[in-house]
Amino acid sequence: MQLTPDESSSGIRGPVDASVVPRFAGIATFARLPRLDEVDRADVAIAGVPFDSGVSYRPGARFGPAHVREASRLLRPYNPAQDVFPFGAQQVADAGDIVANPFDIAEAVRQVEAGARELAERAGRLVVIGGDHTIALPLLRAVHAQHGPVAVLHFDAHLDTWDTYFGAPMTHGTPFRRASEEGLIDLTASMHVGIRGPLYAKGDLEDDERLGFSIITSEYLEEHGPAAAIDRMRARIGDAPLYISIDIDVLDPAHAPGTGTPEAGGLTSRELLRMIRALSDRRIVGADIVEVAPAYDHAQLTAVAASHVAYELISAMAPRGARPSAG
Ligand SMILES: N=C(N)NCCCC(=O)O
Ligand SMILES: [Zn+2]
Ligand SMILES: [Zn+2]
Repeated sequence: MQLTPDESSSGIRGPVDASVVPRFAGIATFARLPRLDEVDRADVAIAGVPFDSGVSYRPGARFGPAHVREASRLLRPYNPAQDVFPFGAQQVADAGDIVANPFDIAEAVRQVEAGARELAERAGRLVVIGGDHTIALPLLRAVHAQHGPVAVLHFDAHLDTWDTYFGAPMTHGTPFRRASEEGLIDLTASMHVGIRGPLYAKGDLEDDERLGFSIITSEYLEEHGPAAAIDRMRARIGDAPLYISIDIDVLDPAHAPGTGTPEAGGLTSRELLRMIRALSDRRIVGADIVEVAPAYDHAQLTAVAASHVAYELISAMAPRGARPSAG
């Protein structure tokens, strides 16, 4: 057990101490945190969803959760960029994987929603590691059941507001259209960030706007820089309850090659981490990081990026000053 300054007084159980048990030893939970069944209750639970039956191109994101956990062994207790102990200011635990039927998408979607709802009873907030982007729909259904319509801040190269693929309504290219149709999202506060690359038709963008999204493109980021993008993001979200969905393909393939539908001209991991940090004063109710496909990864590049994105998200969720020694 890692004793950070917080834990000595709060009883929060943190990661395994890397100065006692080497990082490369033991079973990989996220950041070597305790399992959810080892703590009474968690403020934040990390759960994997090893499901990729909704992909339109290269498969393999079903192996994402294990790959990200493996790459998260090097994360340390203190985050200087946010001046917070993410695992000390709040109880964070690894809830393991939500089981989803790989042969039946509708059944898998029901299972993911049920699993997320069940975890919501034992954890304040959920950070999910996918899996393909299909799972954002059941996760938003579960979040909506608790919070009503939420602002969705969606980092992705792709809109994922398309209608159907081969007649299938629930795929990794369609979760946000379904979510909008079902009234799960706040149509005045939702946004895509990092959109780029070829579309099917010009009308894709009109549909997307009608479905309630505004867009910060990758080109906008290049031209105006992250500070301007952050201002727009924060203005759009306001104080709405915020769900953050991060498709790792928002990063340039140079930063995240291990994904199924890569697009050139993307964000750097530095830009993405900075934008997440800018949300630490918002009411983040849940998050997912999806589309990590280890078969196309090299040297854990994509998984390291994803594990740091999760770390930054968990840091952004940590209460500031709520506990006397919270860093
Ligand atoms: N990677 C995600 N989530 N979506 C990509 C959909 C790309 C397509 O086949 O049109
Ligand atoms: Zn994508
Ligand atoms: Zn996506």
